Amino acid sequence: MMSPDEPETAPDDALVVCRDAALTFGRGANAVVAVHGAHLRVRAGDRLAIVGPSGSGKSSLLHLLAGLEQPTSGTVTRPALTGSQDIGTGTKPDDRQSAPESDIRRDIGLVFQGDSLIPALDVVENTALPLVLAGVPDADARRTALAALAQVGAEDLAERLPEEISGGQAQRVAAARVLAQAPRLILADEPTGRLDHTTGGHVLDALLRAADHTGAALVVTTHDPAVAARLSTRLAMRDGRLLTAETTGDPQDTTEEAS
Ligand SMILES: Nc1ncnc2c1ncn2[C@@H]1O[C@H](COP(=O)(O)OP(=O)(O)OP(=O)(O)O)[C@@H](O)[C@H]1O
Repeated sequence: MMSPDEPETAPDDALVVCRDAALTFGRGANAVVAVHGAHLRVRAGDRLAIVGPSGSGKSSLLHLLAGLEQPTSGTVTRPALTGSQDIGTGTKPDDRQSAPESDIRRDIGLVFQGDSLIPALDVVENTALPLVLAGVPDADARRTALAALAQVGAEDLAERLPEEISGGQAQRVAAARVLAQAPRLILADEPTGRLDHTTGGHVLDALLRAADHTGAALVVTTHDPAVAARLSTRLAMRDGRLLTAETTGDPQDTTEEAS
């Protein structure tokens, strides 16, 4: 396990590294520390579940990993992703830097809670969107999207609008979108949260397949132990604190030692 302060002699192969990364919302008496100094290292091939009760900070940590939030203190870096840079070394919110733009858009696939599909686009257009935004020609993006929808058993939904499909089908489409995108890092926030056991299992299957297919890392937040059990490494979160990893299968070096 490498200390964050150790000099690195070889190029860092980690996709995301959190070093003492904290996230506080609000100020003064209203401040809520959603994440306390988290140390975490995610590498290609990792299968990581972040498990904890509601309000423990799982989504906030995932937002830090995604670059959707910048750390209030500490750093989040992406050494092995395209266009990586230190994106958060500020000590107060005003010092936060803006997230990197399109360079990492293709490298990180997001599956978030709630309605993540764009209402005006049909299912295949939604599925193809990350590819189109990354500059892939429309016809190629559509072909890839249709193949991804077929992999999650949703090809018959291709021409429907999001309002014409169920919540479970929408989560399957969100998984297909990640399959099509083939990112190097997949971040999924409660991807099975609103689904029955069977449909949730299908969505998780699709995410695991997407990650296996490309060798991507997969990080899933969940409060469901059955979902967590399908990932090889489990990290518990309690009151904003990331606790030690529990690992099955091959040992993985996931948590960084505190400095
Ligand atoms: N935008 C925000 N503004 C203020 N406080 C927030 C904000 N987002 C989250 N919080 C607070 O930060 C803490 C952690 O929230 P977070 O959503 O990360 O937890 P969670 O474990 O993902 O919960 P859930 O399982 O219910 O989604 C909570 O106390 C929450 O109220």
